[in-house]
Amino acid sequence: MQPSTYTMRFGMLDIRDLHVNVGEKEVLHGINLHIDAGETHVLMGPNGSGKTTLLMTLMGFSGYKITKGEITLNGEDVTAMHADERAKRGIGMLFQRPPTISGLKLGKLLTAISHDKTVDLPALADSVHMGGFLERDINKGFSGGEIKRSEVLQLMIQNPGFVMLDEPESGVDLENISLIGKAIGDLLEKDKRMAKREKSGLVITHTGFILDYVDADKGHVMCDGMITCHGNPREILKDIKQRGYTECRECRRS
Ligand SMILES: Nc1ncnc2c1ncn2[C@@H]1O[C@H](COP(=O)(O)OP(=O)(O)OP(=O)(O)O)[C@@H](O)[C@H]1O
Repeated sequence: MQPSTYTMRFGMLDIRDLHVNVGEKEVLHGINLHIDAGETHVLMGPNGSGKTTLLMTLMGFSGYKITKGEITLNGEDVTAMHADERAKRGIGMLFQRPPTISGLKLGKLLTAISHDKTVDLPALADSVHMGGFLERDINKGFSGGEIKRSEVLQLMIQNPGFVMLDEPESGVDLENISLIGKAIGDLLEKDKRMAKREKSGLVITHTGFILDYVDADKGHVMCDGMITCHGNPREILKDIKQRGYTECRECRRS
């Protein structure tokens, strides 16, 4: 790895007319999205609308075939890049359903992915109540909330410039939502003024709990593989709570 790849930590993302197939089926039908450096956007939408597909495609996983369109990060075209190349350029992701990895200890993985070898791993793990999990196989027997805390811990170690979070609050109790929410706010440098921030992010949420910790700049609604609505995230969430997603399909706030 070239050291220069680690200097590209700010995350300006541009998605243009992105079409994606999963297997033979086209799931995303022409997504356009611009996330400026320092911004955090949230993505809402009904089950099965394509939100996770978008994040998995942005991460560069095989199985998500881009048939049209392009993705640029900090002005660089990453459309054809593999996941590891994108990770080197600062894209990181918290998964909705990460796999169990038998035989690989959480602590070993964290050491392997850490850029900063001086980091106090046990202390960092303790900060998200994962100190007792470093010698356990990744996600093996972890509860839903423990899996999310483990995922957040992995992101804290990776310290990506563009942070993607797929339903970070799902399955997490109220006390731990606060813990995870604060850690995610730190990851996205929410304590800094926009102009000083080098992090940006895209967060999928159904409940909007995460909005209390991540001062999101914009919200989008995805329906049937298309982004149908943009606007203030809290206003969109309020509308969805009152009226469901039916009107989102017609809505053109932007
Ligand atoms: N590997 C796959 N094989 C077949 N279909 C798939 C595959 N992955 C996703 N799909 C389909 O693509 C569509 C979009 O799925 P996706 O997981 O992106 O939705 P989502 O908006 O994230 O849903 P949820 O809110 O329930 O998490 C769904 O109809 C899903 O069944």
